[in-house]
Amino acid sequence: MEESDDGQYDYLFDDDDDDDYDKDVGSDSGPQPQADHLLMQLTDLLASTPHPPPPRTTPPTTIPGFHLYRTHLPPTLLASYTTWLTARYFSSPTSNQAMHFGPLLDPTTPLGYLARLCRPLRHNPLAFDQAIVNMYAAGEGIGDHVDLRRFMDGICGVSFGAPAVMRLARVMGGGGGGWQERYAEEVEGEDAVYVEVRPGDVYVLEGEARWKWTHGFPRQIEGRDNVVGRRISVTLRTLVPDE
Ligand SMILES: O=C(O)CCC(=O)C(=O)O
Ligand SMILES: [Fe+2]
Repeated sequence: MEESDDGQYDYLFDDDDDDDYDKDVGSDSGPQPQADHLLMQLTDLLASTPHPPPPRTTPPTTIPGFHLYRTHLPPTLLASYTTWLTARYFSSPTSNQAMHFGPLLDPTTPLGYLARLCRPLRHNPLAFDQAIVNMYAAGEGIGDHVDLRRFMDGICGVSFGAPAVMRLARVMGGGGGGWQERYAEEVEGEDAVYVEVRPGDVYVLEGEARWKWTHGFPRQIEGRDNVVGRRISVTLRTLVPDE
């Protein structure tokens, strides 16, 4: 582990128990000098950008507990975030996933700002203390899954870069608790809901949407690549405390 630029622990994790992801996880290359410079630029921008008030209404969806907030990240921050995330986490061609552990309480840091933005959007009142940063190259995706039980209810995802279609599908045959495993059973298309997620959008998974529906970004939809350029997501979660 290494001390990260915002005083928390960041590291890239290996893929031993994560082979359900359909992308490789690279090794840590450490913070980059260019990333430090970009961080200063982004931090200045964050300081001069007021926090948007939480939206009063959420777009209607058919899935209880799934909410999508369009352009919830101020559009003026998008480019700087995308550049900084790329330089900070994905400077090595082998890395496409990074994890952060530690309370995200400081809104003057990039991840803390996102946490501040997302916190009012979920019912869980606790602070986010885990973030995963995923990078998808064109043609990549992430298979249908339900996030691990070690993450509490109320998961928020912020998107950068290329837009992509998220697929949510009701977990079938959940009787034995299998629906809580990372790989939920595949379900047939007619039960799936497809939602386009664009840069700056925030989605929230809680309640039924978090536990009883899978989510993923298919590699292809109707024979065409779903992600057509680089997409980066920051997923914010709260760990269940150790017993
Ligand atoms: O890229 C995304 O928005 C989804 C990431 C995700 O589902 C995960 O890391 O568990
Ligand atoms: Fe997930």
